[in-house]
Amino acid sequence: MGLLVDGKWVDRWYDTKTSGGRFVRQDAVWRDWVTVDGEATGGRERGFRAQPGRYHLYVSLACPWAHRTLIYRKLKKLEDVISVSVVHFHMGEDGWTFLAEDGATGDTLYGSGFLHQIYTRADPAYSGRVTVPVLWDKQEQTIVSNESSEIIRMLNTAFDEWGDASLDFYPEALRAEIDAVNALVYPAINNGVYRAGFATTQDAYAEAFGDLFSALDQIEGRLSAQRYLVGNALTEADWRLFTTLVRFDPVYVGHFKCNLRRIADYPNLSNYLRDLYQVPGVAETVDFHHIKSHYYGSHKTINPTGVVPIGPEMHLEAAHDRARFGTA
Ligand SMILES: N[C@@H](CCC(=O)N[C@@H](CS)C(=O)NCC(=O)O)C(=O)O
Repeated sequence: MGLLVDGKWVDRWYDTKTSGGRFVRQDAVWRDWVTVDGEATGGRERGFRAQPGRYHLYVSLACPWAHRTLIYRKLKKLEDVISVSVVHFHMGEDGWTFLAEDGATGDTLYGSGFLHQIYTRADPAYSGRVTVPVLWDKQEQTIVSNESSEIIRMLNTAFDEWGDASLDFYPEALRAEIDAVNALVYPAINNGVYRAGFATTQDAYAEAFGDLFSALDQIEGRLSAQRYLVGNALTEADWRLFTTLVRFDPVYVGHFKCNLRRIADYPNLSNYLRDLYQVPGVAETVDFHHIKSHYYGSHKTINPTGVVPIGPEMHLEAAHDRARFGTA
């Protein structure tokens, strides 16, 4: 694990000394947008036009943020439109690598050894973390975005000429409510499990733990009255929560010490998790081998032996009770 400093790779773990033991996630740096007409948007200067075959995703199957983009690529039927490279699940002193074994594809564009070489290809003097997902422009040979929440908004609409335009996970009428749910789920749950797991003081851990389970309790209540997070419409808010929920019992309960309750102990959340998992195409994006091997094997400060637990049984194909609410 490390980062680039002026284009040079430095092996360094997260620094929690200046934040009272708290893990503070850095904002993504590349924040441009692919749009239908190629016009710049979001206050940015550079625009990128949606075109089939032009863009590439660098992902890890272990990573919940990258997983969001794979779900969108699958459900929006963009597999022939946007190509993908999968990094190896082990993130060691070189960061993410392109070791092409065990379900990892290698760098199918340039044959690089390390993901940090993709970052320096875009900017030889880049300083910052080297994260997945990366949305890469093969034409301009640069990174468009390394922020998953924005990449999924692009995949939701910009490529509709070649994908499934009938699916909209961020419809105009529901945006305010989706944003409000995200504002609860992101800090307390998506990032909350990391805040608990990477905390280096008891207080920082307890703070994250409290926020996490209070948010899960709220979501459990919400899901007792409706099928999805925003009424009975399946939206972006659900996919953003899903990638954390599916990792919760196999990884976050043990590895990140998020062990007040398992998702399996929440009647609504556990049925909801199965409901989302069973949406056609989604199960193919979930790889428990990469997920468990990555976390337990890569975070040596948390799990020095790198031994990966064998369980738990997940039963995500089992029947769920969510159809009683119908769909919007
Ligand atoms: N804000 C980013 C976060 C991405 C992220 O942190 N990815 C993790 C993997 S789960 C990563 O690559 N971490 C490497 C590092 O922090 O050095 C997003 O949502 O796209």
